[in-house]
Amino acid sequence: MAIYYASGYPALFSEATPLPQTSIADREYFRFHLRSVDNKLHIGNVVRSRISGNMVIPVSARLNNPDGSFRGVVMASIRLDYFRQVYDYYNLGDRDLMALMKADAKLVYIRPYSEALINRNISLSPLFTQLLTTTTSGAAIYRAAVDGRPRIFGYASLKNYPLVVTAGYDLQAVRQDWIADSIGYVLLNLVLLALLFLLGFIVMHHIRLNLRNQLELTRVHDQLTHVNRTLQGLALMDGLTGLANRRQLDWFMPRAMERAIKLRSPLTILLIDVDSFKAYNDTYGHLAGDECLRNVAECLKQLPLRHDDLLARYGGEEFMIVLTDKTQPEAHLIALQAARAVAELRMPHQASSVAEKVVTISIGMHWQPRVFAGISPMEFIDKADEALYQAKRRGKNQVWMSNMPPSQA
Ligand SMILES: Nc1nc2c(ncn2[C@@H]2O[C@H](COP(=O)(O)OP(=O)(O)OP(=O)(O)O)[C@@H](O)[C@H]2O)c(=O)[nH]1
Repeated sequence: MAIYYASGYPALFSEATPLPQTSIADREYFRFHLRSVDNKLHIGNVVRSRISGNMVIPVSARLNNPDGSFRGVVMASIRLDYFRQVYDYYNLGDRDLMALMKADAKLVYIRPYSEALINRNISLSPLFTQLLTTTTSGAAIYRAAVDGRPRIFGYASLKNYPLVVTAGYDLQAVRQDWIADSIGYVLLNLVLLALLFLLGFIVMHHIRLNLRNQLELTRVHDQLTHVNRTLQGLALMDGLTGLANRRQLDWFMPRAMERAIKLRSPLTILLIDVDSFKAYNDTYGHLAGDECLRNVAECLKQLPLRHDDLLARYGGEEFMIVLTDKTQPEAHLIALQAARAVAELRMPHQASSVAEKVVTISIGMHWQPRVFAGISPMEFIDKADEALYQAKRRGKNQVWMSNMPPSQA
């Protein structure tokens, strides 16, 4: 600490004895106090002490005579090394930066230390052109005025002294640190994501497999159902004519009778026999006989039957038609149509007892206006058989009804 006269020569000096005989009249802080009547503390530009040779920050105040005229300066110098010790305490990276500045934008101290930068005016830095014009402290990213590198700065302007402090982390280093820190998490996330994909893939694969198996099962089931139906159909179908066979007829008759009982509707049986068929076989051969039976069957298929009626091959050269819910005339008409249709096929039959010498059929018809419980299918069929016998006996190629009055015979 020292006190200087108005001439710039020391009047009192705290350290050195004898008193140095060097003037400080040329120093910036001395000239400041000479000019300014204000006796507030002044922080001057950093200077190299002429006594110790150290870089120091002069903190000074004006001394006045009683009349207010300039009497001299009292000055305390703070060694710059002091800041170096304080600033070194902080753990900073190579490209990070700390600085102490005067409010007039002159650098007092900077870390990393460079003597060339001390007292450098950085008033063009965004810190002074923008930030400190609106706030006294904060954080911002900007390029440092001393080296142009972008940094994340924290800054504050001191309340009681015309000083500003800043600390800036190098943006690139911050990013690199962030990336280095994050890369572990990113890798972990990627591994988790891959695991998730793998699990998803396995689950999807199993779902697909299940679906395929189910589709295959459904397909096999459909095929089996189809085969089953075909087998059922074959079991219930006559192989020569494609008509319902005797088994189907046996299954159908009781149900047709039950239905007739329930609905109180009539039931009709037409028992059909190809005339002189033994003679046909004998004349034209058994194969031709088969063909003849197929033709008769095709012809009978053309009759106007309903879906709840049944046309079946009863056995050998005999066929049967079960008609449900028909009046006697309706049933009789169908029987007559059948006989006429077969005769009109005009299949030659030289050995026939019928005058036209063509294949004909005889039909025994039994019409039951009401079916009662307790009547068996065979009783119905027997009645139709008796009527057929009558048709044969009376010359064949005709229809005979079981209850036909003898007068019509
Ligand atoms: N080709 C062939 N003949 C059959 C078949 N089933 C039965 N027959 C023959 O049909 C003939 C039936 O003759 P019969 O019962 O004597 O009666 P029919 O000669 O028709 O004489 P009527 O009934 O009195 O007209 C027999 O010779 C059987 O061999 C068959 O599937 N195919």
